[in-house]
Order: sequence, then structure tokens, then C-alpha cells
Amino acid sequence: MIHSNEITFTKMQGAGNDFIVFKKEDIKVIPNKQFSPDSSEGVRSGASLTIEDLSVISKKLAHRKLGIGCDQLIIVADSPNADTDYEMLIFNSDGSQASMCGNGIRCFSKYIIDNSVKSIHDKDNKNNGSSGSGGSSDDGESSSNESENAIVHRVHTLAGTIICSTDKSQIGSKNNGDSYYREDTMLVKVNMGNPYLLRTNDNTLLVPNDRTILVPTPNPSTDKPIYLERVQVDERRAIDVVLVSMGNPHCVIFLQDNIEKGQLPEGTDIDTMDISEIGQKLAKHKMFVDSCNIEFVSSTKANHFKARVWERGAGETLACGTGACAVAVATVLVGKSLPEQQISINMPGGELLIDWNANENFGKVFKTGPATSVFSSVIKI
Ligand SMILES: N[C@@H](CCC[C@H](N)C(=O)O)C(=O)O
Repeated sequence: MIHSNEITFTKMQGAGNDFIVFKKEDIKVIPNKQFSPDSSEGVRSGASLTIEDLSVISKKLAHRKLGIGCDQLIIVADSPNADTDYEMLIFNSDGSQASMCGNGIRCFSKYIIDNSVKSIHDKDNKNNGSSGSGGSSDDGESSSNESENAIVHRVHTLAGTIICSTDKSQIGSKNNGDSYYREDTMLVKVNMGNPYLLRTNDNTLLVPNDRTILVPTPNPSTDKPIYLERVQVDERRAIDVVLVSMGNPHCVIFLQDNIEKGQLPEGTDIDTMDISEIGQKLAKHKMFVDSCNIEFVSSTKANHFKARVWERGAGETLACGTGACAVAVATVLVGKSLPEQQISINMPGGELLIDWNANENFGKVFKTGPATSVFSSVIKI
């Protein structure tokens, strides 16, 4: 090995979905003198590392026995444009790069606040991470996502700009006038953007691009909406699913509907079923352009649902933020939720609250949930 890396990181979790979070520039690339004793190279910052380098590092760190262990790596980087404050890079535990992570972005925002990470675009130094960009905007987020008292981060992701808002009261009170006492957990509300029709290998003619906004079909009993699909899991089984993109792909399975159609066995129970069997098969189904995240859902009472997730690139996780949004959107689309009311999605690691009304706030989906710091340390790999 010619180089080793020393990384200062924070282990975080959001509703039990766990992350290793660090700044890209906080990776120190150290030349290994044992293998290149004559090299004049000194310690470099990780700022110059490529996506391939970060993918290799992520896979090592994410390993639950040989590394630190996590579902995703969340890397804080400088934003490539002046419209956003920061960039968030995401890697699944298998090293694949993801476009968006709903639980991770709340932890990202808490990390920025806790570490006073500066935005390179904040020339006046107004935004030291805890003051926020204040970012009101014309695309609907300002009405529901922020207030005078909120710290707002506009984050560049591969899924587009995502806006996080944390009420200042979440940050804790001033301690002795010179430092902040920080709670381990803060609640963060995120404008997750619009839900989109998921483009698959089968529907490319009907869904010509990845940015076709999803809206409820006016007459679902007579039209077969494009987001409903019957998927052949294997030779003996087909399952009805709802397909939603939250900037990353989701395939939502309502258990009871499939039991009633005889497509899942009577007695299939969300708490005890083995989701890995169907999850793995569907995740790599040929209809998906680049694999898929699979959500299993049962209803508890009006606007309350239980869900478990098989994540592409990470397997079963205790929660998935984009997954919770996709589930909530799917429940509205198929008439299981009232869009005027908040939707509660309970996953094994905790509850996420989703607001989506296709006719308000430009059809954006809002998600509220916790972000928790577990510990910080340094690792050499
Ligand atoms: N845990 C995440 C989603 C992470 C990415 C996903 N596995 C993918 O590959 O799309 C969340 O909270 O949204």
C-alpha cells in the first residue's frame, strides 16, 4: 500500500439508520515510507480524492467487523455552485455511490452545526454552519420549511438541491456565554423535493426522463396509473408494487393488498417476515435501471404505517428517509392516506413524519425526524 488514510469522523444515526460522517478535507492521505522510502511526497488533504478513491475508503470504513460499521458514509464537501451551501456525497456500505439519503442529510445538517463548518460561498462569513443561509426561495420550501428561527442549509446532492431546516431551539442553550451546550439529538425538517415517476427499463417511452413529477391520478379506479406495476419476483410469484423516485429509486409493497390477491401467503406479518428473500430478488430485478430500494408496508391506523426496508447497497436497515417519503407518497397515490394530514412512518429504528400535498408547496415532500451523534474519533486505514 503506497498511501494510508487518517480520517477524523463522527458516528451518527437518524432513526437507527447509521452513518460515518466526515469532511472530505479531513481525510489525511499519508505516504507509506516503507513502500516508497525515497518519495518526497508529504501528507495531503483528501480534497483531491476521486469518487473511486472515496468508494474504496467507504467500503473499508463501513465494514462492521473490519472497520467502524455503518449503512452509509456521508461526506461533507464544498458546494460546486453558489446556489447551495455545501455538497453531500453518499456511499452505501458496499462502496456504491448513492444520489440521496434522507436520514443522512439530517445528520449532515447536525454535523455542519456542531462543527461550525463554513460554506465557501459565504463570503461575508455569515454562515458558519450554525447561522444558516436563511435561504428563502421561490420554489415553495420557504413556506413550510423555515422560519426566522431556523438554521437553513441548502445542500447540493446528485438528486438536486435539498433544503434542511433546524429550529434554533433544537441547538441547546448557551453555556457560560462562550460555547454552546449541544444535545446529542436534534430534530431536522427537510424539504426533500418533488417525488418523481420512477423510470424503469420497461417504461422509458412513457417516462422519457428522470424529472417527471408524480401527482395523484384523478381517476385511479378506471386508469391504471404508470406508478403501479405487477412485478414477477420469480417463476412462481408476482407482486403488486408502487414505484416512486425520491431522486433515488423505491419500490413500495403493500403487504395486505398482496395477501388479499393471493400474491403473498395469508399470515405474512411485517414484524416477523424475512424481507431479505423478496428484497434481494426485487433489488436486482431486470426492470430497474440501477437496482432499487424495496419497502414493505403495513397499515396501523389512518395515516399511520409500519415499514421495513431492504436498501440497495446496504441490505436491511433500521430506517430509510427517502424510503419513508416514497412510502408516504405511495399511500396518498393509492388512496390509503389523506394528503391534508401528516403521515407517520414507523420503521424498526424510529418514526419519521411526512407531509405531502401535491397541490401545496409546489408538490414538495417534507420529512421531519431526528439526527443523533454517537461518538467522534480518528481512524487510520
Ligand atoms: N438510507 C438512505 C438511502 C441511502 C441510499 C440508498 N441505499 C440508495 O442506494 O439509493 C435514506 O435514509 O434515504
